[in-house]
Amino acid sequence: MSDYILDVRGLSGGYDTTQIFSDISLQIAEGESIGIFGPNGHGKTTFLKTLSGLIDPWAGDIFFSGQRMNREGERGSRRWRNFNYDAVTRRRIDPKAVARAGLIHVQQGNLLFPELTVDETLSIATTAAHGRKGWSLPEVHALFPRLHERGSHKIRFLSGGERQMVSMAAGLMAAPKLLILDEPTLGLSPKVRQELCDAILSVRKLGLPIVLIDQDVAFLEQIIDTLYLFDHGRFSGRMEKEEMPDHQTLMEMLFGEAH
Ligand SMILES: Nc1ncnc2c1ncn2[C@@H]1O[C@H](COP(=O)(O)OP(=O)(O)OP(=O)(O)O)[C@@H](O)[C@H]1O
Repeated sequence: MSDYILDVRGLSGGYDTTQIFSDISLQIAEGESIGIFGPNGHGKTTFLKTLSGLIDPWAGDIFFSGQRMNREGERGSRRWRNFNYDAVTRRRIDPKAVARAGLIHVQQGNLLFPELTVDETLSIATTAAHGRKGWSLPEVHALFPRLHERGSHKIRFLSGGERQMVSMAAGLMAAPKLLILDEPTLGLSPKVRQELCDAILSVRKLGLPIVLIDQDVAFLEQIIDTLYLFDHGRFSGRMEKEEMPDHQTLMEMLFGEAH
């Protein structure tokens, strides 16, 4: 049995007939946090959604916390045109089972249900913990005091930053063993961004491992142990935090001197 919390072997995936990433292997040790850095549109998000079972993997295996997450074998081919793939082919992975195992993908805040209140959204999140102990409401209120004040507000009246906080709070209440954060501070004002970065740092300091995509090298450095460079659907480099160069040098590693 693997000693890793997450052990990904030869994972490939994409949308319908378009392959986005191929043959990715990744091992994350217990207690380790990693960052993924790379250009927009090269497949980082698609890779993470496949890890958490939101998209069906084409090939490869995902082991989490000692448990195989996917069915063995390659993805089946579509049987009929114009048919929903999921309806006619058994998926290789069940996203609910992945969440129950504690691999929690924090979705972008704009994907929350707009008509639910903050409190309603968070109460649903606790059911995802399936009896395991997630963060309590007072604990997430201590991390994000704004959510206490906004408890009875509908999601659609919240700012982008507040939605992002709800999404992260929901992830914590779902009892994560590993938290996936995909550009959690994208497009936020500097003040709200700082609040979220501080919260993520506090969560990290409590020992929860995180997989973080972010474009801010200084922020990544505070959170992660290991950085992976992602380029054209593959990992093109790996370095320990201590070896991480500055933003400009990383960009040159990805795009060459011209950048
Ligand atoms: N639902 C979808 N159906 C088909 N193609 C998609 C879908 N979602 C994304 N793509 C395509 O997959 C490719 C990879 O996108 P992805 O979002 O994974 O990249 P990324 O590296 O995370 O970039 P970004 O940082 O901009 O989100 C892009 O070309 C994108 O247009």
